Amino acid sequence: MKIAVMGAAGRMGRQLIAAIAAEPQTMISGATEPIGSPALGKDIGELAGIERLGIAVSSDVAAVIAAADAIIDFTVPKATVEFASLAAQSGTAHIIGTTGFEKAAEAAIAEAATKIAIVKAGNMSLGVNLLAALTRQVAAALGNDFDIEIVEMHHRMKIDAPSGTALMLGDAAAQGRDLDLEEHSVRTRDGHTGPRHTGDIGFATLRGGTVVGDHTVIFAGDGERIELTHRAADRGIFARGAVKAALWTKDKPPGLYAMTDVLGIS
Ligand SMILES: NC(=O)C1=CN([C@@H]2O[C@H](COP(=O)(O)OP(=O)(O)OC[C@H]3O[C@@H](n4cnc5c(N)ncnc54)[C@H](O)[C@@H]3O)[C@@H](O)[C@H]2O)C=CC1
Ligand SMILES: O=C(O)C1=N[C@H](C(=O)O)C[C@H](O)C1
Repeated sequence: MKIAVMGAAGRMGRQLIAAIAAEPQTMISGATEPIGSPALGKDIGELAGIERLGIAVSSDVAAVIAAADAIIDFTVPKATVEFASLAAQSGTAHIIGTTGFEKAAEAAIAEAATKIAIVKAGNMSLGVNLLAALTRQVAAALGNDFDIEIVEMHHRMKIDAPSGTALMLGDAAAQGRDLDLEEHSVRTRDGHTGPRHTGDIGFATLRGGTVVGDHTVIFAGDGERIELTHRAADRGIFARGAVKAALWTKDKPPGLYAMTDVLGIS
């Protein structure tokens, strides 16, 4: 399968190049960075810290997308929406790891998914997708007398909050409780907040250092507490998940898929 990497010079872009190069069933057909990026024209293998691969980073997004069977995209929401529209035009599958979307962007991606297979997940690791399934089960089993709080910590360069993973876990908890996450989520607390409302799902965001990604779902009851935690130590887990997702899209009909579809977790 021919895969292109969007945002090739990013923290995830470099990991993706290495992961695709290491997978015998895939080859890299192209890689992009926006106009003005110092990575333009550089060999992608050198960029990723592996051997030269003979492919230069390009800003010709349309041509790179059209030449690929699938694109893997861990960039920024505005770029991802543009890529989804181009991928829909050329019939290229789109693997979206980008997080931090507004509602309009989500709708544009859903529209593109009526024409192509899109796999979109706030976290592409096996561990976090299992954690989400566990969160849904525990939330359903415990009921409303256990308060749910989600704590996440990431590196100092992360630009969106709460993390895509925290929102995924919040959604799983809300599903377990048969609630709408938007109606019940509390994303910030400051000042005289008053007591917690029953059924709220709270989020707390920490940023610092080089933390790859830590997430804990806390179920706090009367006199006892359950905590489910995932800690990522290596971005390779996300990159390998994304490559698996790209291979999975082969011959799949158009649709908006989750990583749980790829992994067969329900
Ligand atoms: N779903 C998952 O498993 C994971 C998701 N992420 C998400 O992936 C995204 C990227 O994360 P990082 O790699 O840490 O960020 P980063 O800032 O290191 O990389 C982003 C890259 O996208 C590039 N970019 C921006 N606009 C572009 C455009 N128009 N065309 C092509 N490239 C463009 C930037 O130049 C940069 O190289 C974030 O939203 C992050 O939350 C990160 C890790 C795992
Ligand atoms: O920006 C990151 O680094 C990460 N982003 C994803 C998120 O928003 O959850 C996944 C992972 O936690 C790393």
